Amino acid sequence: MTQPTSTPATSEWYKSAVFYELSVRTFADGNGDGKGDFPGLTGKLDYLKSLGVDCLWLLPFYPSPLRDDGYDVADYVGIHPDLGTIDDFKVFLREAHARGLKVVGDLVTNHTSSDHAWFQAARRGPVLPDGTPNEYHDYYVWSDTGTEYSGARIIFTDTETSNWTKDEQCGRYYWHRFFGNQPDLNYDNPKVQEELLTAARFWLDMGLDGFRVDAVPYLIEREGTNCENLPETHDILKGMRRMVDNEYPGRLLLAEANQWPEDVAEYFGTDADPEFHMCFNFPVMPRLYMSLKKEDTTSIREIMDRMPAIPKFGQWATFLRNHDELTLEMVTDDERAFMYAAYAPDTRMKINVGIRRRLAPLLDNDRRRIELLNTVLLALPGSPILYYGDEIGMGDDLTLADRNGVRTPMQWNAGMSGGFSTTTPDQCFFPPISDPVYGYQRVNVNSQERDPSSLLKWTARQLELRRAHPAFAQGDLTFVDTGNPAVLAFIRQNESETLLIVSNFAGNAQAATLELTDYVGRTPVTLAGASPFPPITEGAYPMTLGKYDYYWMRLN
Ligand SMILES: OC[C@H]1O[C@H](O[C@H]2O[C@H](CO)[C@@H](O)[C@H](O)[C@H]2O)[C@H](O)[C@@H](O)[C@@H]1O
Ligand SMILES: [Ca+2]
Repeated sequence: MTQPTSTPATSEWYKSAVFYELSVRTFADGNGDGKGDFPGLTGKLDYLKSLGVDCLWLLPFYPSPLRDDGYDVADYVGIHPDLGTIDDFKVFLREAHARGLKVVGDLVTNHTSSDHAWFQAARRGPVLPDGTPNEYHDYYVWSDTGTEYSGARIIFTDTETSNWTKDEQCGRYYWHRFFGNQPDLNYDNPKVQEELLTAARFWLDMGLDGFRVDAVPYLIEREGTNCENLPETHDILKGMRRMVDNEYPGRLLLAEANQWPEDVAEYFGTDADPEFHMCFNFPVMPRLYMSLKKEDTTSIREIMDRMPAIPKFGQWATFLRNHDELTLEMVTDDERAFMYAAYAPDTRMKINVGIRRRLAPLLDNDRRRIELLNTVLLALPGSPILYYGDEIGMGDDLTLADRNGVRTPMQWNAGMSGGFSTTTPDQCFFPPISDPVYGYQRVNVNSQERDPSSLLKWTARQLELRRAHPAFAQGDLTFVDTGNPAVLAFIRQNESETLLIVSNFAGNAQAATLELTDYVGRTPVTLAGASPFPPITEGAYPMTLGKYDYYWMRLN
């Protein structure tokens, strides 16, 4: 699976990159203490390179009490001691760069852990015992009544009943959009804005290639609004982009804004006044799964048609799964009910507004469906983000709390603890999965590297094909009528090639008639295998597809 050096040496490298999301804590344990670490991850860089990904997105690796798997940051400018040292991080980054891999971190802007020194200082109240003002109090959002901003929804609906919690030491209420132990920072305070820029500079100075910026819609609160996507929030984020462009050109900012198309597109800003280089396409993700169960792809086309145009520098980030629940915030109530019925038959699978399962179990471990959704992911506009372990079809563990069931150790081989650690499974940070279907004894990198027909090898081949055809990364998108809602077809076209992607979302064979009159005289040729199909003539172009079948073709 040897690949050429991947990312182009341009400031817009992210437009053609394939991303790989991983947690250092659960990827590879270098010192046998049961916790993944930077030395362990460094030892796996050749694997990631050979898979054919271009950029690693690391989940938060900072000091943290881990009440939200590291999204509760206790210190923005350190490494969690379990994961190694700053020097270990520098070695990792150097080795990643030596292999042509970019690395982005996770900047948790909206809140800190309640353990953070700023919050511990803030709790002392607005005025210190000696009568001087406490500048840290104003780092957070406080109230004497806890009644303000009632228009803001609760995000962690399973655990939180209010966005306010009373701090007994301070005697006042503090604002939090997520867990009660994650007080929101006060972005109306310019010092807070500057502190986060200082934290970002710390890592960018070390050579980090950018950040996925967490939970960006919630930075500012205003009475009478839902406290999401406010203009003042955009102003702050544009300031962050200006800092990056001025001081670290070529580094990436990727927005996690789980919002409807019109609202998420605002996070790109404009060519004249840019905000984020990339934004996650949250709306399309659940519709890929929905289309599969409904055997009807109408919703994919509708939502893609609804995505606003984005600035020239912009690129969407597409994904099938990540470290959170499969979020169902960006669907209608009816669609959400359908998704729960279709994909969460066991109530333990539901969490907050979503489903806490991995890709393979969601798709009944059906290789055809796993391939189908991956091919659509790789072919839709945007840079795809793979979630660690999904390339080998890892399962999940519903007995673990919160979203931890989809964060179990990477399964490297059939040996002790799946090769994640030299220690026993019970000593690992989370126990490796060991059930008969998804357990490491059966599902692991080592066995799949030896099997030419494995999901891992298939994924590497698809990434190679995608890389060989730049229209996937940057071509225009045009949907093609197929006369059959189960069959999705679209064209990706740039100045040098025209690609035709056809996918059957139904569990049995389907016939389709493609409207390809703009391409009369051209011959579709499969990208894998170079098999020519009949030339396109006037009139409908007939095609038949087996169940969950797909074609990636070039129009010659
Ligand atoms: O830091 C708090 C959380 O921030 C991200 O949350 C996102 O995930 C939520 C679902 O788990 C989603 O509903 C919300 O819209 C997002 O902002 C982060 O990815 C989480 O892991 C984290 O707990
Ligand atoms: Ca370790």
